[in-house]
Amino acid sequence: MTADQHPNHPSARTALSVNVNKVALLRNTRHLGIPDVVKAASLCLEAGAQGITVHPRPDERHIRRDDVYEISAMMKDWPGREFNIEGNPFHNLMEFAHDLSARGLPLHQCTFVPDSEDQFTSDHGWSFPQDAERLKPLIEQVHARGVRVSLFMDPDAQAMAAAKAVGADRVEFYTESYARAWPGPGKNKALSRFTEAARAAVAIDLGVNAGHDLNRDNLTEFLRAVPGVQEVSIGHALVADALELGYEATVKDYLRCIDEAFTRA
Ligand SMILES: CC(=O)[C@@H](O)[C@H](O)COP(=O)(O)O
Ligand SMILES: NCC(=O)COP(=O)(O)O
Repeated sequence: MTADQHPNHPSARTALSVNVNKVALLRNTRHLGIPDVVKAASLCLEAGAQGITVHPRPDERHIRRDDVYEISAMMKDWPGREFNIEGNPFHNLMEFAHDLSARGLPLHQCTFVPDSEDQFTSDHGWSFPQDAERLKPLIEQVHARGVRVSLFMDPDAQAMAAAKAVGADRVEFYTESYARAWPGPGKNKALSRFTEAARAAVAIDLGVNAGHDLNRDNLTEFLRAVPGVQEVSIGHALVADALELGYEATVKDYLRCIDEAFTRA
């Protein structure tokens, strides 16, 4: 199958999953419970976001344990929308996957990210073949709970077959290199790595997500160039925009950026 024949390209729109980490970060600076993370998530869904993402880091610097359960419980009111948890499956992610499933709470996707416990922010993807054998059984355990697995990956076309071979349903491209290059002279070179990696993934029926430092300026161009992106998860810039514009206007504007990518200029 070529990229252009993939059912997710070009007619299907990329889904927007809003990462609410940074709402929790602000909330955690006082003991007042504001801003309310669950309310933020539901306002984003009300505005049309197709999903919510959280990355509960082991130090709970932003998303805390209770947030994960409360957001998941809220997702029950939003059938058809997706809850995505990111994290390192060798730290705390598997516990959430098992526990939510045992409680019958919604969880649609686990994104495995190879961060260290005290990592400032995510800055690299999994490595193959080094990580292959240890990831396989964990992917199987998440699948046994009916949950999709996406692997956070650098845009390396050569690594797509290995991600598929360990059982991943999707990869999430770490987009910081593109965001950093945009709109400078290195942008096209940065983009071409994502385009090639996406083509390689789509050709073997491996789904493609993307995220990290995407924003209203760089999103449309990314989606125009990179085929078959099923979901973008966006947090830092989106929450910063929401401080100025409010959740509704912000989410609608990100959805407009996505729509524009599918409307040929
Ligand atoms: C995997 C990824 O790119 C995001 O989860 C990013 O790491 C956000 O995490 P922080 O909000 O902790 O920076
Ligand atoms: N997976 C990426 C994500 O959830 C959000 O990343 P960012 O927009 O906060 O950089």
